[in-house]
Amino acid sequence: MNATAVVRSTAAVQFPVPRAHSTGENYAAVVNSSAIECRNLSYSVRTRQGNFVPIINDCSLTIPSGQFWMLLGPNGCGKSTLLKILGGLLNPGGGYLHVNKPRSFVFQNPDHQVVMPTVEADVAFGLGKFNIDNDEITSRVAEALDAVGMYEYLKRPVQTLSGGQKQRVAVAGALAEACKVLLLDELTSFLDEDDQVGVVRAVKSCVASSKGTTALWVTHRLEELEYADGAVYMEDGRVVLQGNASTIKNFVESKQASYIKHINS
Ligand SMILES: Nc1ncnc2c1ncn2[C@@H]1O[C@H](COP(=O)(O)OP(=O)(O)OP(=O)(O)O)[C@@H](O)[C@H]1O
Repeated sequence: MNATAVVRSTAAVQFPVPRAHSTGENYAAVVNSSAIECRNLSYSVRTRQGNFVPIINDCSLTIPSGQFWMLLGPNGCGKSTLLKILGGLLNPGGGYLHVNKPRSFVFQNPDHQVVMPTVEADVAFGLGKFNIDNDEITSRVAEALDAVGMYEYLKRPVQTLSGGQKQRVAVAGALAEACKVLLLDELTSFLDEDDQVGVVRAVKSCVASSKGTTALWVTHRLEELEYADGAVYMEDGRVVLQGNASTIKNFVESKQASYIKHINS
């Protein structure tokens, strides 16, 4: 079973716009040009003792359509949880949420999502639910594999692929379904440097050559920011800064520098 396929094209989740953020025409213009928009989002988990622990708290962000953005923040700040909410895998407790559809979620571990016998079969797998003929399936699979630079691997057994190649096949599966929003959770964690660069470049090039596909990429690697159109930095379940990639890079580096200064003092 292809785990990517399980969550491809998830249903819409919409909540009322909170009054404090309904600022008339300006707000409407931002929402209309955004692929992802959330305002004052919250999400809590319930402990065994019955207490609610907030994981996402008053979280707001805007990701413009047709761009490649990255989501960063310290371990445990809520990046994966937020991504799952954006993907429709978790329901927020409150706030406003809009994500263009169809949307697809690509997971961290490539071995959990590329499991059909061949590359071609894996990318075609998620197309079974659409009412399209074989020619259309063949053409979508070829186009998606071409977009991630994997067309020459069409007939390859998936167990012969590297981790990065599997990740690119997983991304191709999402693209074949004509997804509008790609949500990518730390794809490069298990990859060596060459594979890591290959995957981030493939996603960047898919977004750049598409007609309006948007990608949000969770990462810890500051060096990946050079490929991003913009970035979001989270702490304690909320977005604390959103802007261009160099602004976020400088912000994180200055935080790291003051932390190092603090522990050396
Ligand atoms: N189902 C759950 N029950 C209890 N706590 C949870 C649950 N899901 C997430 N958490 C907690 O919420 C916080 C945020 O988790 P999340 O995985 O979203 O963080 P993250 O920023 O993606 O972390 P990392 O960078 O380490 O992957 C963590 O403290 C985590 O332990």
